[in-house]
Amino acid sequence: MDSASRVGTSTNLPIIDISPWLEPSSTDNAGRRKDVSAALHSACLTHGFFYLNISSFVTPDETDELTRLAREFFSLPEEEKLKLSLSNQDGARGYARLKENVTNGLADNHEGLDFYKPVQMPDRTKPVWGENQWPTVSGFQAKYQIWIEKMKTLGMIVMEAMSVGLGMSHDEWEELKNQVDDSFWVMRVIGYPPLPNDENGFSCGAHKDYGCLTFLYADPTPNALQVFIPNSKLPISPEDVIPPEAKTAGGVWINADPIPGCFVCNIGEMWEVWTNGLYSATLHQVVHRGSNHRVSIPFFFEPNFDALVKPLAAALRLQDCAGNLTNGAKDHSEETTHATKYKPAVYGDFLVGKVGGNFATSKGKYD
Ligand SMILES: O=C(O)CCC(=O)C(=O)O
Ligand SMILES: [Fe+2]
Repeated sequence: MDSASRVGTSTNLPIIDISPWLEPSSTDNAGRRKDVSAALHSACLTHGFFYLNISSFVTPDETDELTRLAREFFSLPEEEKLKLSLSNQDGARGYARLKENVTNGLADNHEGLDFYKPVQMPDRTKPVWGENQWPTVSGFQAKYQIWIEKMKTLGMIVMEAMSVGLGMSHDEWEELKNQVDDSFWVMRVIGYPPLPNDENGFSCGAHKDYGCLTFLYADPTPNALQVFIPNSKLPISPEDVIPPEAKTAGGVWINADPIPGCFVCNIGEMWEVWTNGLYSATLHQVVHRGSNHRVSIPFFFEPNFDALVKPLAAALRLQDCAGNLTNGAKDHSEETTHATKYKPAVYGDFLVGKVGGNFATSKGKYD
């Protein structure tokens, strides 16, 4: 057994069943909805990573079919796949061959097909403003388009549930909703060949996701996706369950193995801005040394392209409240206002700054 497989999974990452938020709102599920929101809040305060039980929304048949279509595409001859090369378009939409994607200056040992929200007036000379390139594999486009619509629906639902967890009023949610209701989503269909044992690289190097919410469906391959847990956030002494090999400076890498009926879900850097650092986007990486060709399909539910993302009043209230408790404030006159640490960012500008660095000719997205 290798070091990673001995590291616990569910010990550290909670499983949150979103089903009360998928049902119509009623007096019957109000309490269960609140519990889900509280669980999302707590998970985002700690690791920013959790399992989302979506078994009442997504069937295994659907994800099996997406995986089958992805495998059919990846098994095509290289020259067929390269007909969809990113370079035909805006450098972001299309097929990236093995090691074309770069993280932290190192080539990632994966191939992938990237899709973004379609735009009104495509212009492939503008970053992320080109057109999606769909494979001709029969049924691929139709099935994935249905999936995209489902993931957009789920994104809005989870965002609303999170707004309650953060203590936002209905009006505050309406305002936040306006920033995500035309999500500039991204979907990646990724193929991971085994990383050779003697190769000191990564299947996907350590990074934080840059947007809002990531819904990851991955095939059942274990010991591939790893999440970084800093020592300060470990609920237990690292010596108890974590083998020494899994430790690295400041924390440990734990496996986030697939759980049937669940997505691995994590928050991106825009949630750090919205919460003024109360929630953190967490580093993760993929090291796939198994013998199979792994397929994963992350869907990135992002803010609208022109959304101005800035710290939310609800997050500042929570921070003020925590500050006052720490300072022993006794009455309103002693309240302090928490300084906003994060500068407002227009999501589209932030995104364009990031994607420019993802591919082999440039520096790498987290350099
Ligand atoms: O394939 C995975 O498990 C994760 C991929 C990922 O983190 C990403 O594409 O941002
Ligand atoms: Fe990621």
